[in-house]
Amino acid sequence: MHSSPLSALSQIISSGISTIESTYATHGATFPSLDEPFRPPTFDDPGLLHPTQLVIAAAAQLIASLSHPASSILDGASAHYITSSLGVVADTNVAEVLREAGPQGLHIRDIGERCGTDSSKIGRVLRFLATLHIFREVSPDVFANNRISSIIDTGKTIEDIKARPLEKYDDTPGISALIGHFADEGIKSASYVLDSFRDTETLSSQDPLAAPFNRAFNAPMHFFEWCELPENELRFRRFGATMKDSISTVTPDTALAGLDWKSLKKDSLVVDVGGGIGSTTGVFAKAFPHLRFVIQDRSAVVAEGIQRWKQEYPEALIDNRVRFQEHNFFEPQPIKDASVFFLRFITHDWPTEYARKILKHLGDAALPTTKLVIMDNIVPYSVPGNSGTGASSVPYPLLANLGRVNFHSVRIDMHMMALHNSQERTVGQFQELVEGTGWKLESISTSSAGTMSSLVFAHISQ
Ligand SMILES: C[S@@+](CC[C@H](N)C(=O)[O-])C[C@H]1O[C@@H](n2cnc3c(N)ncnc32)[C@H](O)[C@@H]1O
Repeated sequence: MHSSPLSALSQIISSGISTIESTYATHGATFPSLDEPFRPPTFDDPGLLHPTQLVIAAAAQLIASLSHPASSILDGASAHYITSSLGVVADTNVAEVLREAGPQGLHIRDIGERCGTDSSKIGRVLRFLATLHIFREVSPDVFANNRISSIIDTGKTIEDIKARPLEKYDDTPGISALIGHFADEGIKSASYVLDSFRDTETLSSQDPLAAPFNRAFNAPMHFFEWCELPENELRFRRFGATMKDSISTVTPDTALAGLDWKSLKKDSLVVDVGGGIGSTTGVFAKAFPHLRFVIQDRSAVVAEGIQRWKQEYPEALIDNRVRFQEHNFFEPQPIKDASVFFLRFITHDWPTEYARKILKHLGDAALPTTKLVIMDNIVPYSVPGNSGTGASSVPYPLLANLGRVNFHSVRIDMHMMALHNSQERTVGQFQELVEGTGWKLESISTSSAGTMSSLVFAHISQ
């Protein structure tokens, strides 16, 4: 017999908090304050992850339970103001200015002056965000960075950003680039999702050029092609940088656990298909020096990738252990001796019919021993007791997908709909996707921290 949902949620929260605080105490640390800028933790204790996730899921469910439904629904319906406000502070470099100001913060008059914007309006934007715990209002009209807002900071000086605005996101962790992308291409495309639903021509379309993005920007081309137009140089560079943010998902318990990379023979060839500027290959090449890599992408991305690698990891290019190759993945795959075809965030960019074409070309070029590794978000069901991912069960009355904790996969699913008319997939949808392409699902490993997964497929010999 369960206690009431409210009591059950409150028990999950209090027992989780007590575990979290005692774990910190064991490491001689205290839990970081929301008022302080973010600093990487001084210790790594895997025992913290599960209680933290349960507390977050329970706290979000408690807020949903206790709030008046009108208040909850208006929070959702007006969420575009959060996106646009974050876009403004990222674009005007407020987090960088506040880092330089330190914990005492800065008056909106000075923020306006340093950021080259209107003091009164930026003050209202900052108060709106501070009310959501993003930034801290230290005294009336004086704002400082807190744990959340400090993440927007690129780490660059204002002078540096102003001198080279197109390079603002180069060599940054990528989160500020992602904010810029959501607050520009993301929100503009999202505002046309309703139109795409209403139009019978686009409602059930599988056409990648029939996305809300195409309406929003009046662009008769795919997002990736559009990014390469000369007037979109900042967007092109910014999108490349967003891929770096997600690199933290390439950890031993995701990509690396999916396949026994170490046991691949010396000089085995890994092809990073649609590998972008090589963010993932960068991690693999360092972890597995016995392997060779080819990063395939569109020509403009390949040129950008070579530039970056020349600066960051030139020895790998000089040895020819890593090389870039211009290749359109809708054409037959030129590499016929790959040990692994690796695709991160590729299948989610394309409607099923198109994603199948990509996989079929890889199937046609594979050896009997070649593996296909797809790294992507797997969408978990929100049904209590059944996430559909095989993840372990969660306590009553939490949602099987832990609600807020795994929000990212469904958020990116919406983003894929808006940008590319494509989608994230459930496990069942991945199985359907590979049918007839020459691959069969062998294993799935999902990161303990979320729904980012590596799906390993074996080649079906004809
Ligand atoms: C979401 S990004 C992922 C990049 C990389 N896999 C990563 O995880 O960092 C998708 C990539 O697909 C590339 N792409 C799009 N269309 C392509 C095509 N027809 N052939 C090859 N690459 C393509 C884009 O240029 C972009 O780099």
